[in-house]
Amino acid sequence: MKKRVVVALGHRALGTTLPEQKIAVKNTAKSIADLIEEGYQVAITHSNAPQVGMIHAAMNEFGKAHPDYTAAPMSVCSAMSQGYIGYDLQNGIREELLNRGIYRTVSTVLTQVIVDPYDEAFYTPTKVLGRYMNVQEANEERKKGNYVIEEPGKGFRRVVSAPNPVKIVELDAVNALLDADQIVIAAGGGGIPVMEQDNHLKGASAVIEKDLAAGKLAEGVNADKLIILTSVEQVCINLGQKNEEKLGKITVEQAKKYMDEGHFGIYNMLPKFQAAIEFIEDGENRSALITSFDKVKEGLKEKTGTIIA
Ligand SMILES: Nc1ncnc2c1ncn2[C@@H]1O[C@H](COP(=O)(O)OP(=O)(O)O)[C@@H](O)[C@H]1O
Ligand SMILES: NC(=O)OP(=O)(O)O
Repeated sequence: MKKRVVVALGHRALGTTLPEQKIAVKNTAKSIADLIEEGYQVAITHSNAPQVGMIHAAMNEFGKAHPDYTAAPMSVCSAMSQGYIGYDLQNGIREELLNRGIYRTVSTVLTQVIVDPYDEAFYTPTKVLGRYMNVQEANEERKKGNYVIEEPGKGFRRVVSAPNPVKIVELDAVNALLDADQIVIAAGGGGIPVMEQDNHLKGASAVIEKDLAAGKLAEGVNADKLIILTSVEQVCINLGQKNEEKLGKITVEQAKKYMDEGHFGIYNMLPKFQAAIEFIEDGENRSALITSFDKVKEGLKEKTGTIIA
């Protein structure tokens, strides 16, 4: 039976603007094609904070020029970001596979993820999105009831809540595609956050942390491995200090100890460890690899990367 992996793509694997995304995706597609050549079934998920911020601005600031303008909620912008990024990834991966003589369908599943309306995260927004604003623009956002933080010396940015992913709505569709040996892009940008109201799913004004959604997806498809492709080849302890040390293969217990000691950035590296540990502990013979997007092959051979097993 083929081994199954979930790959989470970070900012560097996608770039920010459309031209950057086109170039970055070409390289990222090579890593995905390597996994297919190695015989893995692959589900992919990805970041979206820069893109969803851009889409939100386009819809809600510049969109006002259109006579039929109505405000677009964050959940709709998340859905758009899944389509926008999925479209480029689908084609980039398809083309790379065809260049290697492999034909395989690549599909994006618009994926909703249920969140808890009472999640504490709704009281303290932390997810930073989109472009820098000046003080006037920041005040306008605040008047609309939106949260804005100041990054000293840089300007102001919109922040939204990042509730925990509870359940992936379209999981059966993702599993059906993987069972048919197809490549799936799912839960992009952490998934479209929705709240259950009887049979209705109401979009939430939030953006889910994509690493946590990647862990949920890996659990849901019963993956063997969670691969998180980020901007660093290996995670460090004592980052930026004289005794900085790169982490190679570590146990779950070691990973937990380093987390407790506060070695990992709370909005970048920590969720990757949380996702990895939850995924590994929820099953058997599972592992996680955190490395840069161009080091997948070496990481799978345990020649580089940070491996939790
Ligand atoms: N202990 C650590 N070791 C390595 N990088 C860390 C660590 N803690 C925080 N980081 C930061 O995390 C960043 C990667 O996270 P981020 O850019 O948010 O991820 P993503 O690739 O998911 O978009 C690195 O560039 C680094 O600055
Ligand atoms: N949704 C999400 O976590 O996006 P980023 O990785 O771009 O912050």
